Amino acid sequence: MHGKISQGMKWNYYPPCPRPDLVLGITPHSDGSGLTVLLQDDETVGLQICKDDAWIPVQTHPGALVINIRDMLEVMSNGRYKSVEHRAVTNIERDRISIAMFYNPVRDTEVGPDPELIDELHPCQYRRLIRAEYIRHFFSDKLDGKNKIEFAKIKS
Ligand SMILES: O=C(O)CCC(=O)C(=O)O
Ligand SMILES: [Fe+2]
Repeated sequence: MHGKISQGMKWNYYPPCPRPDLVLGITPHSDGSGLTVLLQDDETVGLQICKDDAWIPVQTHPGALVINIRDMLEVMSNGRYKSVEHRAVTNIERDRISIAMFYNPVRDTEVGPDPELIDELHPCQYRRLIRAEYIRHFFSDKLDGKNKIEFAKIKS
């Protein structure tokens, strides 16, 4: 990302839950930002990423940060990088905290695929949009997996 960047922070607290089989901490989604840096609880595994239709737990390592590609980077890279679908599960015995730092192009930035990443083999897959437009769309209704990025995709 280049140009002006805005930064946001979100603390997540997941209390112990008697029915982790029925209750998720956060439902499946991809983040609408550019890049997320996540500090996970050292002791309780809760974050899972979706790969090949399976949910894979992200193990904790004390002091380690999880760096995640998000929707805006998928658009800017013309799909070379894919934002990751993820969710957080609950735990029957333990509570869990995670702290997410979101890095975004500022609201009035026009975001689109880098022209250097568009060629005959890699046709343009995403339209150009204003970051604020994407934020409005992102929060307009329920997050459901990677449903929000469809807004930016050029339909063939
Ligand atoms: O708690 C986690 O590990 C995930 C948090 C998350 O996905 C979010 O805040 O967007
Ligand atoms: Fe997230």
